[in-house]
Amino acid sequence: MSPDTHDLIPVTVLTGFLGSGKTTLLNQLVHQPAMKDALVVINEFGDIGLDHRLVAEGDEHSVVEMSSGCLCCTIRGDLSRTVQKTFDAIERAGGEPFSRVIIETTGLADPSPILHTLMTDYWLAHRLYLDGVICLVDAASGVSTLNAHRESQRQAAVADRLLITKADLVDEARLSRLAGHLARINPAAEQVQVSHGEIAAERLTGEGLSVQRQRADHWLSAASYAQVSPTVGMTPPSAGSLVSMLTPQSGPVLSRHGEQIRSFCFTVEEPIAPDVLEDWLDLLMSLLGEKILRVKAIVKIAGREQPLALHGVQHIFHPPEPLPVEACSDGISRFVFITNGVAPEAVAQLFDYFQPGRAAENHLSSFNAQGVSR
Ligand SMILES: Nc1nc2c(ncn2[C@@H]2O[C@H](COP(=O)(O)OP(=O)(O)OP(=O)(O)O)[C@@H](O)[C@H]2O)c(=O)[nH]1
Repeated sequence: MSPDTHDLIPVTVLTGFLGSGKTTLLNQLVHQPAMKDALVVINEFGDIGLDHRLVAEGDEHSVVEMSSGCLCCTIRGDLSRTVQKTFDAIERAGGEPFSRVIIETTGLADPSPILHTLMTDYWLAHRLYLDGVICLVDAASGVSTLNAHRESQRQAAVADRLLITKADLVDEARLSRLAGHLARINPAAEQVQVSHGEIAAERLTGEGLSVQRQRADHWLSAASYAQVSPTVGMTPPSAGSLVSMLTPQSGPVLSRHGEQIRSFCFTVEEPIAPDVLEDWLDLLMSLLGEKILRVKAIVKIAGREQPLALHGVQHIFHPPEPLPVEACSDGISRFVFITNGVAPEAVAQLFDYFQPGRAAENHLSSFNAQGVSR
């Protein structure tokens, strides 16, 4: 049985490229009442962990540092052990239990593996839930950093909120260029300007589904994305054309490193049979999981009154959460995909394969014969 998210502790992942202002922000945050009893995990990449000296010590919170490697690469198991050890130590000392966890990534981290760890590590997944990903972007260097570094794009793409720092250093034209660039990468995330890390903690929390159950449409923000629907009724593509759709080659080229962030909302008007949903997502994730940075969905299942919320990172999904009926009052299922180079048509065509009447087996076997491994 998966735990009820109401019993879990919210975790915020704070990310942003090198020098974007993460430590400056944390320094402000840790003294705010809303951060009372928060555990802050910082991860300084390099031999000498300096960041903890820059985060001010407060009375009511703990700051632990992990400096043996980059959280997203080598020390994912350490994240679990570090949090576990700190929780145990507080309990043994009879201290107030932590009410919130903030994990600061290194500037060079791709946050997806960290989200993945939060969802798949047994200990973490049974105590914490992802409240949100906050990404800081430096207004002065943001556009060039986004163009040059895939990690920076990924940080912005999976964020629930984007904080624009150092706006004091640039003019309006530069700010609006950055805003447009970020909106193409992540159309749903609200962009908020922050000066020298000053922002109320409440503006960075409460993004998670469990807080937003009554406002699940806000959590999904489906309307911000380009809409894609199933292609049922059209001629199914040949195996060759599917292969080309799954190979990044079209769409916005945003990085010199071949990263093509594409986000879109796939909508299905009819309630979806549970086995179709499961088979489609299984296939999608086994073929494209690496390229799917984040998926959020509110799904109307055939024969079920309550819609389900889905939340996935790469090929891993959280257990579906039932939502109030009003969360999907029009009965339309909406899946938001944030991907690296996945053509929306590929998602729609794969869905079609599982519609009654499609010769799924034939298409899939010829598709696999093209050399795409599952
Ligand atoms: N002008 C200006 N400088 C800022 C602002 N926010 C942060 N800075 C400065 O930017 C520099 C980098 O900030 P940090 O908070 O160390 O950035 P970081 O993201 O923790 O950096 P890394 O640990 O290297 O990833 C510092 O000198 C800050 O004082 C701002 O809004 N305006």
